[in-house]
Amino acid sequence: MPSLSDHFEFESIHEVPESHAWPSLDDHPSGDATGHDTIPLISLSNPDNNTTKLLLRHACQHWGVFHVTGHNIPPSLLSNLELQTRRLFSLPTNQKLKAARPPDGVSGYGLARISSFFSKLMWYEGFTISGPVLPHALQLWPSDHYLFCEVIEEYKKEMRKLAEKIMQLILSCIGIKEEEVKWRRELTGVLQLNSYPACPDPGKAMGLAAHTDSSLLTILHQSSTSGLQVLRREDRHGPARWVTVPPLAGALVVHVGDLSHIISNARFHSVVHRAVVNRFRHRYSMAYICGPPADVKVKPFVGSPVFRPVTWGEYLCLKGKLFNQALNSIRVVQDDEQLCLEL
Ligand SMILES: C=C1C[C@]23C[C@@]1(O)CC[C@H]2[C@@]12CCC[C@@](C)(C(=O)O1)[C@H]2[C@@H]3C(=O)O
Ligand SMILES: O=C(O)CCC(=O)C(=O)O
Ligand SMILES: [Fe+2]
Repeated sequence: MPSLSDHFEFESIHEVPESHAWPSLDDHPSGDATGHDTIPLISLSNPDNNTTKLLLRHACQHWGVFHVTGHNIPPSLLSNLELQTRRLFSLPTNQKLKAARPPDGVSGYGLARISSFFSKLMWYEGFTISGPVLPHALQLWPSDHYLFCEVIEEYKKEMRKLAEKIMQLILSCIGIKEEEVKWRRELTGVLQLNSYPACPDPGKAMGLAAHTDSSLLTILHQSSTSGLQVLRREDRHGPARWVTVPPLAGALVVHVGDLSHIISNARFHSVVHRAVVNRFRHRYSMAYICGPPADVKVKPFVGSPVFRPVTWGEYLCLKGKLFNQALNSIRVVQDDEQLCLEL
């Protein structure tokens, strides 16, 4: 189980230590992000257009990830967010540790939450902001926190609006009527800032290990260094493979999360993804992890339910205990039975 003493100044290390050396990153081959493996790109400038919905449905069914453009997030807000993220992670470790995430808490600075499921540590530092940002900012910069707070609060506000818009579209693609989802305008979100320092031996180290997000959807902005990879399941174009999601200027990345997998009754798939590291460049990403209000039990809205209802909090607890078996643990109908139901 990793502890706070597992934090170190990555910049001062010239060789990947045993604690961070992963046996293999090649559990699946790497595919080219071209041709059939080009990440879907969806423009939101015309959300009511039928083509937009068809493209979105295809992306959610076959990929679980897509790029969005026409999102109306000002480029200056994205660059300010990136600037503040860099500023945070470039603080000395002992200062960042003043805002460390408590062992049973959600918010603060720390290792990846999924670290406890792996024997090796990741080439990674994270900062989770759930709820107001001010208490964190005061711990980090007792007298110079204003700009950080302003940028984070503005970004969260914009992300919530965008998440609502994308979620409406996703619901309509599943065939769910707006009024069936009473909580659709009350989405909540957690902002996750991720930092992946340059690494002397990127083939040995893992940025963020393969996982799915526990969200309805996650909206991600990545700095200009690539590193995000999604796992494409085996299909007629080849075996399962890691496909890099390239940073596209002006575009944001959207991941379908486990809760959308549940509400779509497994018609849409939460995407398995990971982050790899770069020899020369420090990479950052900023993820808005969006879910329903705390008291809502999320359940399948279409077909004969294959999952039992669950709140986001309950699901996060299961994820914390069972990791990639969490979705299976709330299945009430197994895969082969589901196939019979659909035939
Ligand atoms: C709401 C949450 C989702 C998350 C766990 C958390 O409580 C806050 C951090 C989130 C994050 C971000 C990095 C990847 C991830 C798997 C992790 O370890 O922490 C996700 C969690 C998740 O989506 O399950
Ligand atoms: O850094 C990335 O691109 C991935 C981050 C991520 O998967 C997450 O925050 O859940
Ligand atoms: Fe993720």
